Amino acid sequence: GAGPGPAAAARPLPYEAIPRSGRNAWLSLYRLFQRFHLVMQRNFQRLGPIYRETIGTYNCVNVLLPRDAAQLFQSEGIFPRRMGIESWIAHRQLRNHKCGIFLLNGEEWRSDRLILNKEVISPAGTRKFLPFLNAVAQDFVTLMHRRISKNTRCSLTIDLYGDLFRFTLEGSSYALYGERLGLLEESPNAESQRFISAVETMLRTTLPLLFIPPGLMRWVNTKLWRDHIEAWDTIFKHADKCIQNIYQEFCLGQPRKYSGIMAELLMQAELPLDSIKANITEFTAGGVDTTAMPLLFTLFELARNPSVQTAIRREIAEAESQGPRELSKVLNSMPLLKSALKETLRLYPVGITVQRYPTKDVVLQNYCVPAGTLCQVGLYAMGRSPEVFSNPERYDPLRWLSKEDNSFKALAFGFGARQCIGRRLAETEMMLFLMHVLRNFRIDTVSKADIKTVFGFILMPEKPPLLTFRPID
Ligand code: HEC
Ligand SMILES: C[C@@H](NS(C)(=O)=O)c1cncc(N2C(=O)c3ccc(Cl)cc3C2(C)C)c1
Repeated sequence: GAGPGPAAAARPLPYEAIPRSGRNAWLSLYRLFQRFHLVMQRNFQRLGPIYRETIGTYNCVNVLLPRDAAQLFQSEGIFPRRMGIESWIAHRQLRNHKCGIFLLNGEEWRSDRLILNKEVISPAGTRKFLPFLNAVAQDFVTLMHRRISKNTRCSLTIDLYGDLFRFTLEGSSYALYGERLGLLEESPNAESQRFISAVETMLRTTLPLLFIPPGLMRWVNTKLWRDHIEAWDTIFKHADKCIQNIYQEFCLGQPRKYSGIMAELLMQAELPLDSIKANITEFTAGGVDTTAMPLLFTLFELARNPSVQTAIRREIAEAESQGPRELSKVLNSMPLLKSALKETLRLYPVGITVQRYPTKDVVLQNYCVPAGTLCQVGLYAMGRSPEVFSNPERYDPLRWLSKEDNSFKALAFGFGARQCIGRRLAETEMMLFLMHVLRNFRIDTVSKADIKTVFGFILMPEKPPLLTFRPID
């Protein structure tokens, strides 16, 4: 008769069989501070492409291979969900503010998100705010020239940290409110400077509060909680002032031409004012550090990879030589520059994981993961895994332009309907900044050694690198 039947398909193993990181719940909590991305990377090296852990009160499954990320996203349902941030929600309740889409879930999230998509992430919306970001990028170059002309040597070596925050806040505020804050002038105004440090304080105090239940947090460390709330109040006060300015003008008569995302949302009147305020506040605060960090890392990598820097400068010159065209076309004709940003986000992913709660049981690495289990894709570990990227330590933008299958490898902005809504704003802002800066300056760095990174709710350098700008005549 016929030989033995087909080998029984390997039945998925039970959840309990998933290798377990030996850290006890509270020790893993402690490790969360600052080294979270490195702890995950080492766990994957020790335990393999899937492992589970208990962080504080959460059970969580971690994966790093693209095909497991794809499998996870396939089961996210129409209301994808991430872990909430209790301390942020606690602040909104304390001050009776509505939540923006980052903190909403289910139907509430979806209805706000679909309305916001049209102005914030759609190609049509992007084309409208693109010229605003271009003006700010050009002003940054003017600021650098002015600084260089002030000193005798024909170059400038500085820590760009503060300037990059001012650039991204100036850019996102102009796109959001249609107003210039004047942060790239000689004396940036103090109120905006206070807002920038409030965002930094809020992000820094978010990390320790991430897993302490809100009820406990008020007592466990009042200074931490008070600083957190104070920073939030400063953020909301700043955003409210900007919104009031627009709202007054708007009531006096509808502006004839495009004047930013906020004005468009007011005009459409599809979102109630308090929802517009909640989301615009999230975008204002969420548009500063998230975009400034990848710019700093890109400049550093281009400084220590001069041949890549030269190739990109040639591509920019080539794109410009095709005569005056619509800016979006110019940006689309610089694939190497766009790949450099992907390469930066591979090595330095601002959000170091993407989280989902699968709505149905999912099989990951042949293990059965029950619906509702918190799952994370370790972006930092994936970006540096030799199983996913050849020579992962090499900064090589060309890897993204090869015929290789890169699907589910560029996840720095997340995935699907719940991906980063600021993606186009951030990508456009960074592309325009780098186009203008690289066309005007050669970038060099004092030390070529790797930058150590710390996780402070966003991934950032332990010490900002010193960069040298030399004008190109
Ligand atoms: C103008 C605002 C803004 C900017 C700029 C921004 N983000 Fe976001 N991002 C958001 C918001 C809002 C969400 C939550 C979206 C949601 O839940 O619908 C988000 C979510 C994300 C997520 C989670 C996506 C998912 O699938 O769960 C990632 C990852 C992310 N952002 C990465 C980035 C990176 C990388 C940058 C810059 C290089 C960036 N963001 C810049 C506003 C922004
Ligand atoms: C770093 C990464 N973390 S993530 C979303 O991947 O887990 C991230 C990506 N895009 C945006 C953010 N935001 C901020 O920084 C921020 C600050 C203040 C407020 Cl009110 C809202 C935000 C958001 C969530 C928009 C954060």
